[in-house]
Parts: sequence; structure tokens; C-alpha cells
Amino acid sequence: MKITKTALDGVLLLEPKRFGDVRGFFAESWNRQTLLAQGIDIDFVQDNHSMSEAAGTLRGLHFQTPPHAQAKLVRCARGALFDVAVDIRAGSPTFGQWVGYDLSFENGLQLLIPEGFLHGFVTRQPDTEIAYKCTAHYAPDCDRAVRFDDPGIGIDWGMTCEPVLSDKDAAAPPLRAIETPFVYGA
Ligand SMILES: Cc1cn([C@H]2C[C@H](O)[C@@H](COP(=O)(O)OP(=O)(O)O[C@H]3O[C@H](C)C(=O)[C@H](O)[C@H]3O)O2)c(=O)[nH]c1=O
Repeated sequence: MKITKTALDGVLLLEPKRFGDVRGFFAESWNRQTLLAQGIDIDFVQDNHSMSEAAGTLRGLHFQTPPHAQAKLVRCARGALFDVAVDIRAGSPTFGQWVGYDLSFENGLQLLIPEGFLHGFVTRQPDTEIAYKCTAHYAPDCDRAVRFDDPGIGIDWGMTCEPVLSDKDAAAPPLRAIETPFVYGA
């Protein structure tokens, strides 16, 4: 498992080893001991899987508030997507800053996103499927959204057309308008 730090403290890019043979490949998409051996002590309670039919479908920017805040391990099970994390930890030197990575079935890359970050992605191919593990269960009352095109964050989604959005995401407020209950280093 190759692990690469990103510009946001705590957000990591993971590359599981693929064992190829005449049939295709095998990879461990998550192994608690493998990550623990590299100092990452994390366990998950829920797996999510969504499929987006159109290229240019954008889901996010989302997070859950404590006590149901979620860390996520994100991968692309089919197709390709651009995955984004935004630091919303009060006091963080990178508060409001973002990182984005191309995750695809082909490259097998994963993004590990701790609590205290917004998460969103835009698909690059039709029928793209995302699979991600969460450290806390879904809690609708704690589910929050921030608008994907918040000029205060300034994410370059690499889009050439208007995204396909849920009504919730289309109506999401800017980051400055919501309470961000996370503290850097807590
Ligand atoms: C997230 C979630 C949703 N749902 C139900 C609630 C709705 O009836 C339906 C669609 O939910 P939503 O529109 O919030 O789904 P996404 O827009 O894909 O949201 C997710 O996308 C971003 C990128 C994330 O990182 C979060 O996991 C999550 O916010 O699934 C559940 O039953 N359990 C869940 O954990």
C-alpha cells in the first residue's frame, strides 16, 4: 500500500497493490492491519456505494456534524471521477483550502478524508460508481451541505458544462454561512 501525504494535513492518497494475472487483478481495497502498520488507526462502520449516470454529475460538498462526523475512504469502483476534500477545521493553517484528485477504476487510487473536511466529487465518465467507507453511520439530522462553487473556496472542478446536481446541492449555502464545528488538532 503506497501512501502519499497531500497539501491538507490528514488527507492521504492511497494506492493499494494490484496482483495481476491472466484473469485480471486482485487488490485488498481496505485492510485495517495494513493501515495500522503505517500508523493509520481507523475503523469503519458503513460502506456507501453510489452510481451517477451522467458524466458531470456532482455530489457535494457534504459533511456530518459531531457526534456523527465521518472520516471516509473513497475509491472509484467504475469509471472516473475528480474527488475533492476541503479543510473546515477552525484554526487550521489550511482552513478553507481544497485538494482534488482523479480517482478511477483504472488507477485504483483512494482518498482518505478525516473528520473536519467537506467531501464532494464530479464524475468524468457516464455510469461512474463510487464506493466509500465511513467511520460513523448516516445521521440525516447531522447531514450538511456547502455549495460546490463557493467563491470563498474556489474549487477548480475541471468542468466544461453545468453539473448535474441534486436539489439539495443546488440550494446549498456558502461555507461562510454555516457553523463549522471542527477544531484543528482536537
Ligand atoms: C449519504 C446517505 C444517504 N442516504 C439516502 C438519503 C437519500 O434518500 C439518498 C440520497 O442521499 P444524498 O442525496 O445525500 O446522496 P449524495 O448526494 O450521494 O450524498 C453523499 O455524497 C457525498 C459526496 C458524501 O460524501 C456523503 O457520503 C453523502 O453526502 O440516500 C442513506 O440512506 N444513507 C447515507 O449514508
